[in-house]
Amino acid sequence: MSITAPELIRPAPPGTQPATLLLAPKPPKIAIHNLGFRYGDTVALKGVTFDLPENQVIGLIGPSGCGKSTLLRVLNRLYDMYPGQVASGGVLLDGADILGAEVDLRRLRARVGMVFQEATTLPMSIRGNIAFGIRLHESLSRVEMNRRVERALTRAALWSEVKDRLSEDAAELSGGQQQRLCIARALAVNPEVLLLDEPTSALDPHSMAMIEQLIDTLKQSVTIVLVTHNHAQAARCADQVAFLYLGEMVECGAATQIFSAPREPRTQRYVTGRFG
Ligand SMILES: Nc1ncnc2c1ncn2[C@@H]1O[C@H](COP(=O)(O)OP(=O)(O)OP(=O)(O)O)[C@@H](O)[C@H]1O
Repeated sequence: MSITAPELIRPAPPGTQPATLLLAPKPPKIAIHNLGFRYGDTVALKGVTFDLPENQVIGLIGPSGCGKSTLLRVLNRLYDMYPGQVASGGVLLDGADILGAEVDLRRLRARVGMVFQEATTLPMSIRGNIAFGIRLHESLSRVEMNRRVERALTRAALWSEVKDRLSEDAAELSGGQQQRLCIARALAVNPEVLLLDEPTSALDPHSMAMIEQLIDTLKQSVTIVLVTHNHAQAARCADQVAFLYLGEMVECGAATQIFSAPREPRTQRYVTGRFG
């Protein structure tokens, strides 16, 4: 028998505080309901519905072209910059709609940061790369800026490697360091959600391991959505996994369940490598 909300509430004795919630279910960080997306006439997502719990890593998996990157681009309205790209349905961030016309996109993109497959460092110093993102949102004194830069690089596990070379060109860094710099740039504006689109697919195994470790640490403070083609990575990093196929959400659940006991035959065929 399922427990309904009122059964979780213990009535308060007369003359005391109101009812105590014994086991209030935590609301999701992001709730997606019946999401559709079109690139002009091309339908990329249809009827996608699922919840993204707070402070977890949600892995998005599925064959090429199934809509994983599109779903990420909806979560921070990146598509909004391109005419003819249209989302429908509902996406709630902390219960508030993010698809509405009145949403402050600059603020949304600070709350929902994004890191891409290829490290997108800017042609400027290491420090400048972090400061650039912050200046888009805030005006800080030099001391405050230095503090923020250090904190962002520390959170991205890069500070100890670059603290003596902050004025050097970011292009001098290795590929793995550049990707961590991009993560630091996103973290510098204190996002609540971090979207990672195949962040390690261009990296060597050592750099990949560092970023996976970083993901594990960061989820204590940020909700992470990770697109990956690497099933082993999804199994290692993700708490929840969502399997998309031809723009539809086929199945989502705990990573252990999706990889060991998928309910849907299509998920089973995909995770066992029979298509993809
Ligand atoms: N700019 C675009 N214009 C038109 N169609 C697009 C555009 N970008 C993506 N699509 C189409 O939308 C669908 C979903 O693409 P998307 O990139 O989201 O898939 P994906 O699962 O991330 O793929 P991959 O794993 O190869 O990166 C595909 O059919 C793709 O061809």
